[in-house]
Amino acid sequence: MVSAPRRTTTPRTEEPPGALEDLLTVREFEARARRILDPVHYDYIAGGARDEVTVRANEAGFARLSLLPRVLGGTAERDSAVSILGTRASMPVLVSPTAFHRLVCAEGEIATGRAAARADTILIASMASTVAIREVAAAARAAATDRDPALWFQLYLQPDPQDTLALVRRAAAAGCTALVVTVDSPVLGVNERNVRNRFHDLPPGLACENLRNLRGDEPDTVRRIGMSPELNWDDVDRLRAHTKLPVLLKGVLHPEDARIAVDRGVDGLLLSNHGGRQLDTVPATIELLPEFAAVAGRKVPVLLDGGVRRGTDVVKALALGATAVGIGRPLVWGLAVAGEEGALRVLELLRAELDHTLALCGARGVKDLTPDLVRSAQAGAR
Ligand SMILES: Cc1cc2nc3c(=O)[nH]c(=O)nc-3n(C[C@H](O)[C@H](O)[C@H](O)COP(=O)(O)O)c2cc1C
Ligand SMILES: CC(C)CC(=O)C(=O)O
Repeated sequence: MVSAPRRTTTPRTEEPPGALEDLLTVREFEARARRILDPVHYDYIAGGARDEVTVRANEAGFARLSLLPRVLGGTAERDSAVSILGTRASMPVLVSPTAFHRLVCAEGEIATGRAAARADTILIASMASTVAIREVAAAARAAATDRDPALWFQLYLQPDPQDTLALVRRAAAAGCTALVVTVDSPVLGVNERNVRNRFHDLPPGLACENLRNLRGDEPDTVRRIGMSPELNWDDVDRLRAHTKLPVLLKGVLHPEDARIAVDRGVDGLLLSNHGGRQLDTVPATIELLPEFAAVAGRKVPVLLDGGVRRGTDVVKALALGATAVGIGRPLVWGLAVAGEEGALRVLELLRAELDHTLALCGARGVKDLTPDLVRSAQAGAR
């Protein structure tokens, strides 16, 4: 996914999407997307590393936890808004960075930017977007007429630090208010579905637009995304010294690394196993959350992604110490089914489920969610 464009499969003809209101759950969106998408692209999105043990573990990890509600302490109005490092979101469900949205819908990240802005939540735009960040930001601004859209930028530190700084300048100029540095990819994970499907490159016409003419001193070129196995903590320090934006790390899994990150002054952590797409057989993120929250949670915001498919998942993660959760694949399924409206519908389904779960838990808002509301059920229960 990081080399020059080469021909790939042709998209399937879209089947009539049917009324969006008929799709009641994230899983129904996935099923619909699977029918619509080119199977090669579906596999790229749905798949994970190697045996996909961690892909399955993420969802199963939530299912193994039970909720233990409180009664008779509720209220008719529930407050789900959160503020993270100075960025406000109307709900604690953010859009995690996912690459290549134009693979699944013509407008690509323009649609994503508008949907996140209309849902009034944070979009963490991927460095590997098929639309440049300034255009995503402009679309989000136009959609969020009464406020600044909440836009963060995800990046992989590039082998040449000058490339990284050029990306940071682009993100800051576009109005991004935080940087999310993905640190779980010293090398790319291997999705064996992609290998079998010979899906190695973007189709002609699509490119990582944030890497176009990055240094401004070359003829029209799109750089390749570089993964850097030699990166270390000093590289993160150097990035922080070059920007006033808060820096979060995405993909720290070991609690000791979380402690180091906090000690070195990182502003926040996104507990993520990349949706099971990097090292296979790492634990579900929800399993790691209590330990993570104990190490870092009182000092910096801890976000979590991986396997969030229901409002109950959001409540479990917040009760166990997350400030917010991110969704990866669900947003892409929404885009695939119906572009901006589909992505918005996925976000609004999760908002409604979250609010309903808060009510059933007797919580007046996300601030009422505490670890005593979550119990470990029998392993394997669903
Ligand atoms: C199709 C796809 C592309 C992704 N691209 C990126 C990316 O460009 N940068 C990144 O840090 N993470 C990327 N991720 C990982 C997501 O940010 C997120 O960690 C993961 O999808 C969360 O799990 P979920 O899909 O179960 O919600 C990608 C995930 C998917 C499914
Ligand atoms: C390597 C990126 C281009 C995309 C990514 O992170 C992913 O597909 O999981």
